[in-house]
Amino acid sequence: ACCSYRLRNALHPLWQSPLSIPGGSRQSPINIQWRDSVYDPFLKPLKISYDPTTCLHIWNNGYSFLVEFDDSTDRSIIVGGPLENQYRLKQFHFHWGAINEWGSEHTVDSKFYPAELHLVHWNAVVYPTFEEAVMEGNGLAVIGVFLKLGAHHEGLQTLVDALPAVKHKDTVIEFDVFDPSCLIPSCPDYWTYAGSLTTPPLTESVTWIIKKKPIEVDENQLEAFRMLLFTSDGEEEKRMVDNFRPLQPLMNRTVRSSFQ
Ligand SMILES: NS(=O)(=O)c1cc(F)cc(F)c1
Ligand SMILES: [Zn+2]
Repeated sequence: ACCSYRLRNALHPLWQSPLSIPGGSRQSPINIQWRDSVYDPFLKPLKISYDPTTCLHIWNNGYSFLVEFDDSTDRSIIVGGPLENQYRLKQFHFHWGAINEWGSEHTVDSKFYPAELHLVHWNAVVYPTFEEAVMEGNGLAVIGVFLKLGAHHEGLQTLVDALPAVKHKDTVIEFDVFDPSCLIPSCPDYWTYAGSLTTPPLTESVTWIIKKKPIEVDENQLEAFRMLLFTSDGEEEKRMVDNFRPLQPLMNRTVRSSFQ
């Protein structure tokens, strides 16, 4: 199975294979096999405290759209869970498919969701900058939330309404009050494992915290993601879809669960 991953990575147009990541032994995303995850009673509840006024703007970076936050102070942080320090919110973004059959980066028992939210935090207690934290094993903490097709999501809609303004690569729109905790399920259950960024530089610096419960969004909201473009204004239009990395080998890792 491992070599087929390498082949798949090598063939996939967007990503280097683990062969080119020195000692690539903790790459992301992975399939989470529910029955192989190990309940860890010492895992704490994850504590999330976001200040909605730290929200800055939405940016189409040509791969996804990022909602970026002012991370110059500890106003929006997470602490607890598997984390030894508190981590500062820097941005959140999504990965999605061209159709509802796939789109998430992680899978659960080999099931894909139509989309996946990543809330990216960095260890400002230990490292002076995000760029340095990206290079360190305990530098980042990313909360992953699965999106499933269902009811309209009120909180997401304020974000969806702004997307036409960032249709093209390298466009930005001011977005100055948003509380991303409305996108996180109230159920406290999560899986956690040691992994990597899923886009270049693919550094092995991420403590992943994957929420067990998905949030529900409706078809129109998913379609709004698919109207974004990878391409800049004036270039031949390429729809921004299927911006997820192929699954990576688990290698010598255990996925822990916060629940039995
Ligand atoms: N997709 S991801 O959450 O692993 C991620 C986060 C980040 F801050 C930078 C990246 F390039 C990729
Ligand atoms: Zn991501």
